[in-house]
Amino acid sequence: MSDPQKTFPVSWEELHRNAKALAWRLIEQGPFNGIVAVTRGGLVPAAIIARELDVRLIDTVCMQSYSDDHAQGQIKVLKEVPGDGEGWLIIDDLVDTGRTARVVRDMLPKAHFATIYAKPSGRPLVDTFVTEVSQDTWIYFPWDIELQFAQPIAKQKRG
Ligand SMILES: O=P(O)(O)OC[C@H]1O[C@H](OP(=O)(O)OP(=O)(O)O)[C@H](O)[C@@H]1O
Ligand SMILES: O=c1[nH]c(=O)c2nc[nH]c2[nH]1
Ligand SMILES: [Mg+2]
Repeated sequence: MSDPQKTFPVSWEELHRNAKALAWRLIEQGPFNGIVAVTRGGLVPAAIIARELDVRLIDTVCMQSYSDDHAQGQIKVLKEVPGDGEGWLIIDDLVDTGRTARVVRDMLPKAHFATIYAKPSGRPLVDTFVTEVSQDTWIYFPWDIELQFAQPIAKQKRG
């Protein structure tokens, strides 16, 4: 992505609440044999959803695409899951362009794909999600941020 215009920082509490909201939607779609977490972003949401849906069987597909500067490089698949995904639930934190979701869906075409957040380009690839944010927004997850001093708005405006 070129530099995102807006930021959307998410706290641990907010993430927990949204992951539980996703679990409420998913309980209607199950039961699932197990959960496939898309690393690394899907790991924490998958843990919360596994607890809520009482799922004990967890696997991972291990993917890498974005560097630290919000740029997406080539998607690398570091670990796959065998089979067609029938009866399985795939969890990722978000869909942005949808490129990661496309790779995972092609790998496990019969699985149910769910994320907490969705941006418009990726939204058609997700079966269930909770919150949509605009394409020019960068979501900051709680594991990527820390509490720190913020300039008063008036000072920020003065530059
Ligand atoms: O829809 P896309 O444009 O493909 O972007 C979404 C993917 O990007 C992020 O993962 P990333 O590859 O950055 O790795 P991470 O999960 O380890 O943070 C995020 O967790 C999604 O998996
Ligand atoms: O932390 C993240 N926030 C995002 O908005 C995003 N889009 C792709 N990959 C992402 N990672
Ligand atoms: Mg990811």
